[in-house]
Formats: sequence, C-alpha cells, structure tokens
Amino acid sequence: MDLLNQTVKKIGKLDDEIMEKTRKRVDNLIKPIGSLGKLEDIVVKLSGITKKPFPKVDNKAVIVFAADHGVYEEGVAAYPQEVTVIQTLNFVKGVTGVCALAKQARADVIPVDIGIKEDVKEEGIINRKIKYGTDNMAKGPAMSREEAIKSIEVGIEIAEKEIKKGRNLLATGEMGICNTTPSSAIVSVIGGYAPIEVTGKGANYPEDKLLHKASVIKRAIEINKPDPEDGIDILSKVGGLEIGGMAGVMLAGAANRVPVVVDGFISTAAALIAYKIEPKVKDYLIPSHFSAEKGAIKGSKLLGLRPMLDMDMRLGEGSGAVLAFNIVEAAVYMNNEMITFEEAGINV
Ligand SMILES: Cc1cc2ncn([C@H]3O[C@H](COP(=O)(O)O)[C@@H](O)[C@H]3O)c2cc1C
Ligand SMILES: O=C(O)c1cccnc1
Repeated sequence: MDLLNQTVKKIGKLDDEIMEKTRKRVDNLIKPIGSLGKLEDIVVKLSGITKKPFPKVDNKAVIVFAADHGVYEEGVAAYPQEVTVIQTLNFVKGVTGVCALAKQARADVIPVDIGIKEDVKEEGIINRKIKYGTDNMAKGPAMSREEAIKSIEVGIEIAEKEIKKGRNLLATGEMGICNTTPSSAIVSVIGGYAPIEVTGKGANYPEDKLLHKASVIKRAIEINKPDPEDGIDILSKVGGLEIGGMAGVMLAGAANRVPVVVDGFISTAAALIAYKIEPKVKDYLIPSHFSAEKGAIKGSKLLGLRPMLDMDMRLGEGSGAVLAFNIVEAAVYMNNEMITFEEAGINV
C-alpha cells in the first residue's frame, strides 16, 4: 500500500504555462490555425505532461500483463483458457498482433505474468505472479483487497523500472482469456449501467449467449456489491490481476510525468480503476482507438477521453495503443520540424 500511496501522492497537475506556450507556437506554425487537428492537441498535452516545450517520444514500450480468470468456469468465453499462456509465450517470440504492430512502430513489448493459472518459466517473461488466476467472481470476490493493491503495485514497479531506463512513451496491453467479462463488470459498476448494456462478444463469444454472459456479470455484482466510488474495491471484487497491473502503469506514468497510451476496452476498464483511485491520472492518458467491443464507447465517455482512431479493432494486447504510437510520434514531428510564420518571414 505504501508504494501505491506514494505514487498517488506524486501525481500533480499538467503544466498549464508550458501548455499555453506550446499551443501558441503550434498556432503560429506555418498552417491555418487548428488545421492539423488532434495532432496539435496531442503535442500540447505532451508538453503539459512532460513540462517540456519539445517533448520526445523516441523510447516506446507496451507493457503487456497476462492473467487468468476464475469466472471462466461460468462459460463466458469462446476460446480455451490455455490461449492465455500460449499467447504469452508468443509475445516473447514476437509473433502476436501487438508484436507485429510494435515492430512497425519501433516499440518494445514487455510481457508480464501477473496471474497466469500455470507456472511459466520463459526468459523474456517477467514473473510477477500474484496468484494462479483470480477466483470466480460469480461466487465471491475475484481477489482480496491486498492482492488487488499488489497487482497495481506490480504495474507501478514495472513502469517505474522502464521509466528509469529512459522510456518516454508507455502503453498498456493485456492477455487473459475471459477478461472482457470483468471489464464489462467494471464499466457497469462505475457507470451504473445494466450489465447487458455493456456486455459484448469479446473474442467472438456467440451473440446468442450474450444474455448468459451478462447474467454472470449481474450475479457477480449482486454477490460482491462493489463500492462504485472505491477503485480498489471494484478491482478486487469484479476485476482482474492484469487490469490492476495496467492501472498501476497509468498511475506510475502520471506520477513520473510520462504519457501512457491506453489500448482498447480492457485497458479502458483499467483506466477507470486508476481514475477512481486518483482522478488526475486522466490527464496523463492518451486513449488510442475506439474498440469495437460493446461498452467501449460508454467506458471512454465515463473516463471523459476520446480515442483518436476508429479502426474497428477489438483485439486488445496493446495492439491499438502501439498503432497510435505512430500518431503520437507524428505530433512530435509536427512540433519539431515545422517552422512558424515568423521564421518563414511572413507577417499575418
Ligand atoms: C488467440 C487470441 C489472441 C488474443 N489476444 C488478445 N485477445 C483478447 O481476447 C481476450 C478477451 O476476450 P474474451 O473475454 O472473449 O475471452 C483477452 O485475452 C484479450 O486480450 C485474444 C484472444 C484470443 C482468442
Ligand atoms: O478492446 C479490447 O481491449 C478487446 C476487445 C475484445 C476482446 N479483447 C480485447
């Protein structure tokens, strides 16, 4: 708890003064004001986060947390649970969706076992297993409050290690068969939505069984009664270990003034947990894409952040976040490479 408390305490406000200066310069770049749209907003935000007029994003990594879920036994996922471990091993081989897109974006993929249900001994996978998967949230809490805090602290520790190594742009990713179920539960609790309104097909769960998936989520919420105002309570009762890890990365990014790109639906659920713990964290987050998962738009609205890409993506793993790295980097190039009207000798 000490690490979490210290981290939360360190989270400050964006630097308004530098943001104003950056906005002024961006407005004066040789283009009609506002014509580079969201690229302009991104670089202004980056300057407020980093306190630098010319922020850099040349050292990028996506931290991918893998964990299993006890609620799998309720029949809420289409794919076998073994895919979690197989895919985590594939992160090391560099052959998954996020790996391919990270290669293109010149970013590193950092896989972390935070709760896979079996032992995974493989060089390249950071072993920070808290337990062998969560407990079945439809029968009781997914984990204890202590374990929930630990999962966030694992995320903080790993992010801080990367930041110390010089990372200046982080992203969150995850792998955990069945994790759209706890993610929908989180959005339902925080937004006050009926589970069916925010329950989608995840990794191709059959449409005609969605009522069952939503009813399991409903039962989990009724049994556990998570407090909608207490992020740690929600995480422990209806969350997941990888969701806690990702929330930790976001809090650590904010505490150390490093931007964090938030991937799709599951990362957004983690962002909501971080936001409930410390609302200021939101200013340090850059959402990547509108996930096609039902509930994703509601989740983003609750967070109050609008993703930049609309690509019909619904993979998770951090795939959309590393794709968005390219756009964030483009915003930095705009800021670095363009001249102002003044520098061009034009008076307007
Ligand atoms: C091969 C494969 C690769 C994946 N990579 C990410 N996910 C995504 O799907 C899972 C969530 O969907 P659900 O809740 O329906 O199980 C998570 O592991 C998420 O990262 C995958 C799923 C599969 C099957
Ligand atoms: O957007 C996501 O994160 C997502 C959506 C469906 C399945 N897995 C992940």
